[in-house]
Amino acid sequence: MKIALIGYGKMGQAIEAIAQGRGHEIVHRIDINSPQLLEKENLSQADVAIEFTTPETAYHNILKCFDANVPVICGTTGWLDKLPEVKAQCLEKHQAFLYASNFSIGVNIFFELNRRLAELMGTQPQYNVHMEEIHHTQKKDAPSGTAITLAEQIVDALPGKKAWVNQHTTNPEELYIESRRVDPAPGTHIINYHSPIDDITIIHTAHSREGFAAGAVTAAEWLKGKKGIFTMKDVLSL
Ligand SMILES: NC(=O)C1=CN([C@@H]2O[C@H](COP(=O)(O)OP(=O)(O)OC[C@H]3O[C@@H](n4cnc5c(N)ncnc54)[C@H](O)[C@@H]3O)[C@@H](O)[C@H]2O)C=CC1
Ligand SMILES: O=C(O)C1=N[C@H](C(=O)O)C[C@H](O)C1
Repeated sequence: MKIALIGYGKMGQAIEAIAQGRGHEIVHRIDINSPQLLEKENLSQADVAIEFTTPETAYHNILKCFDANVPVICGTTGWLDKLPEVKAQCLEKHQAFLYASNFSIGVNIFFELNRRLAELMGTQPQYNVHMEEIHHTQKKDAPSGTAITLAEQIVDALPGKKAWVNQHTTNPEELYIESRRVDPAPGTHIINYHSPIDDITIIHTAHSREGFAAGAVTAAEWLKGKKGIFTMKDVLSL
């Protein structure tokens, strides 16, 4: 498979190593210094584009892929206010798009655990829920995209929670996501339910970026030749 990498930072380089190890060819490595490679005649040489850039650039890059008729995998976080518009454009232009706040198999299993635990807690208001996410200091967005996905699952399931917030709160209707930046943390997410009697805590700790990169390559292999809007639940049949 021919892959265009949009973004050649920590994730772009980790994806390159996994993709080449699986026999794929990287036809373009597109970075902030090579915007000309985002043009249609270059992008269209790829079977799939994999986009890991910045919250400010992801939207524009995805639309460039649609214009070039190239299926696009996007892992960039912090731009989701524009997600409804991207989905509408994808359908209108008959393109293929797959976004995940986290591509690792472990986190996608963790999402299922989190959803089920929150459902069970829906009838146990004596537990107070708190979330913590820990990432490296170069991370641009807070809270992490993964933490937002986890928080949305909890807010959907707990009748007492109406919204998540990223600063300490005394409002019981708000779920506090605490963001910590500590090097070299690739990504840790902790969800704790506390009651006067006991605590239940679930934790996912990434030991490196390998899981994110491998999941993105698996998603690209899966998306090749398809049309529509997909998630990792489709890829992993969860
Ligand atoms: N969904 C997931 O599983 C994961 C998502 N991420 C997200 O991926 C994004 C990138 O993360 P890292 O690689 O760690 O960041 P990074 O800072 O190491 O790399 C970002 C790269 O994007 C490039 N870039 C900036 N503007 C660009 C543009 N207009 N076109 C092309 N390239 C451009 C930069 O030059 C840089 O090389 C972040 O939003 C991060 O939160 C990170 C890990 C896993
Ligand atoms: O920026 C990162 O590094 C990561 N970003 C993603 C997020 O915001 O959830 C996924 C992973 O946690 C690493």
